[in-house]
Amino acid sequence: MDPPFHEKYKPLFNNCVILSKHKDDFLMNVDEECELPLIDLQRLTLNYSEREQCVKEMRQAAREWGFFQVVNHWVPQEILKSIQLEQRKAFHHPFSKKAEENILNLSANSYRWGNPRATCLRQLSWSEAFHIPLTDSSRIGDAYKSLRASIEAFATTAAKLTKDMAEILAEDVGVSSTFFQENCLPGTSYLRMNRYPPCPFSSKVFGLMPHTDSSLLTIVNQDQIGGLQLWKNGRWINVKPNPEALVINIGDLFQALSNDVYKSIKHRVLAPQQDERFSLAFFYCPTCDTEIESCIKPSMYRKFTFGEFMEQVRKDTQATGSKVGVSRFLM
Ligand SMILES: O=C(O)CCC(=O)C(=O)O
Ligand SMILES: [Fe+2]
Repeated sequence: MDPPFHEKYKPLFNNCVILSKHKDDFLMNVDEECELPLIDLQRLTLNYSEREQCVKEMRQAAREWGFFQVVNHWVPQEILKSIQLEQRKAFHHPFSKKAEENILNLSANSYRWGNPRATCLRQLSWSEAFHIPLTDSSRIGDAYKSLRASIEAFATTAAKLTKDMAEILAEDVGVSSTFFQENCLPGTSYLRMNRYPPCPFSSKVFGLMPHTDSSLLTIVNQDQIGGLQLWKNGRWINVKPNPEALVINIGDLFQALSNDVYKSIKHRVLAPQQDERFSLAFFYCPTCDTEIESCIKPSMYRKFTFGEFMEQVRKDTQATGSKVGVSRFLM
């Protein structure tokens, strides 16, 4: 069922002797493990002072970390459990079926693995994914109706959670309270189901190469295997899995919208040695013609639309193997 990574990317592995002289190639093992700021969202439903404390912690985490975890969130555990189970089933089909038969009946290119544009080993991701624009979830056929139902249930609750959090964060940086309601429609977000197969070369290759997310906000549901790392204060830090919590991170669009008050932090996933790892990411995104412009002046970024941003990401990835990101739009 695993994609033929080694076979397809053999030339990159052969060049690796030279590449591994690069010091970052030895940085896979990081001793430091951290607990991300943990925010109990239940307090949003309690009295004024509890709510204010919760809001304060969320804004502080978004400023200082760009990453946090939430518990007592709006996504029921049963929905998370069922999507995890269905995701596992979908990935456990033979590779040829996933790659050639479009089993979920999604748009072309929804099933992805490795990085077809990688020019060196550091740009390879030893993982496979189903990338699902939410406009497409209804196309999933009846053979996968429980997957379709869990995706739809998850997407509905995840969209509500991201909208509520985005509004709380936005208020502090002058973004209109109706921005998300007007620009983030039920079908404009994306879901990505990720699987990281066991990797015999885990000291040489990433599970998911370092990147920032192109979203406004991202929700990640990771399993217990671990491997997610974020870049903080000049080093990589392991994010300890917490089974009760969802990981939330600021995406590129919110960084620009907040004029860098909130940071879209670089993160990556180490390839597991023995176990397979699964994660699910929900990318909260606006329509393509949504204009991203900070209310904080002077603005560091020129005004751009989400569509323009994605087109730039596509061009950069095609040309260099990796994304440049929001710095492309600096004034
Ligand atoms: O697998 C993870 O924990 C993170 C996934 C991720 O960063 C992504 O899909 O953008
Ligand atoms: Fe990510």
